[in-house]
Amino acid sequence: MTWKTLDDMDLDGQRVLTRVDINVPVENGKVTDTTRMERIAATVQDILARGGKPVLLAHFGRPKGERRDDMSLKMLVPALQDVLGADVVFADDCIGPVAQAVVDTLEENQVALLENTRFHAGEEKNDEALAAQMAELGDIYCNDAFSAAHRAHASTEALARLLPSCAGRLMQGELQALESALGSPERPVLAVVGGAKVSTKLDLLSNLVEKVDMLVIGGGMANTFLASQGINVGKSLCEHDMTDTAKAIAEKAVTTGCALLLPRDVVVAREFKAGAENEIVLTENCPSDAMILDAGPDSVAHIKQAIDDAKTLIWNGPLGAFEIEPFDAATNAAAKHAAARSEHGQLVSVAGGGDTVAALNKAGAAEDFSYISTAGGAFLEWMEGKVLPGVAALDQGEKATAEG
Ligand SMILES: Nc1ncnc2c1ncn2[C@@H]1O[C@H](COP(=O)(O)OP(=O)(O)O)[C@@H](O)[C@H]1O
Ligand SMILES: O=C(OP(=O)(O)O)[C@H](O)COP(=O)(O)O
Repeated sequence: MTWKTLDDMDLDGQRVLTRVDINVPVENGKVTDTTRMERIAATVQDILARGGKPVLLAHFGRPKGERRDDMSLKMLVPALQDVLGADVVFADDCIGPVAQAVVDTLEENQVALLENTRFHAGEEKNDEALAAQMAELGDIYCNDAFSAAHRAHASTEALARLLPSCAGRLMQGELQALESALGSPERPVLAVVGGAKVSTKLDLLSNLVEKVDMLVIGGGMANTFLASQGINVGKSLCEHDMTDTAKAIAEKAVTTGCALLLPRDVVVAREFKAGAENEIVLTENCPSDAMILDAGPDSVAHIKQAIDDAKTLIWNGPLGAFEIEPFDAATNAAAKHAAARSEHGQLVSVAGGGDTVAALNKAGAAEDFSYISTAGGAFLEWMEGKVLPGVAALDQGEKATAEG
């Protein structure tokens, strides 16, 4: 760990400007999933316990510089108070006199929540002047928004360069988990990559074949790999214009010594709906009028074997159309198997991505995974080998090393 953390900071009496990601699902003005709020609680409680004043900065949605009532952070206050167990005082702006007044009058065990940073156009432009106005509200900057760290915005990047800065507890945990999965992992490392398309995960696949020992490709994207081998995938989701790319990735895997595992058998159906009539066929026998919607039992056995052989697992993307039963079977079986091995200390398992986490929760497997990231886009970019601007801008710790 090379970034300063809260442990490196004297928080007593300090205003700690804390960037969090509470971009949570909301329906009819009510928060329906508080996971991201729960995951920032350790940071807020640590700041309070050490005599600091937490001043939270956050975005919600994509208002593109416009003030919008349906994207005001005010609606998050009741849920945030419940989760944090502290009084949350809301400021109607994230800069200027309104914010200043709230911060100046903050009492012991109170948390300030400033209005959506994206109501200012300068936020997404990483505007230094906007960041300077934010900086007036704090003595220390703490970034606990790993899931927004792939954005170079005023509150995630420029601001970090204006104040003494450190990573919050969630940011620290996310970076440690990713480091143990891909930075210096226990080998063999297995990556499971599924989801809809090859085109959205090209950089990911390309980086993973260089870094991991085994790569399971599942979901819709496996169809593109099968098609690249000349296999007829019928009416399946398949990017026929990406078959050369899939072939190139498979060839790269051979040169890097990464074992590529594609489905051997698949579950096919003629309709994409719950309980649709379906059958299990060998991949090369997909009927021309059918769609591949899940991996078959032989493929699952193969994936379980790979999980048994691995010491570390990185997972992004479901293995089938998991939202619709029975096409969640392969994802459920593999997830439960990985969870059991993790629970028994035989595997370090790290997963991220919105649909992935939903699938692992649905399988009842998420709790036993070693680490579930709160991030989608940022998790992918980190796994693609990209530098996250929100992380890079933080102050380096004393023990910083050249390898970062
Ligand atoms: N064989 C398949 N055919 C069609 N869609 C699929 C198939 N396998 C997986 N999917 C779809 O892929 C989507 C998830 O992919 P993705 O968004 O890449 O995952 P994540 O959000 O975890 O990164 C799900 O909606 C799932 O239904
Ligand atoms: O929810 C988020 O992204 P994610 O769903 O990719 O994890 C973050 O809050 C970033 O939001 P953005 O993609 O509007 O910059």
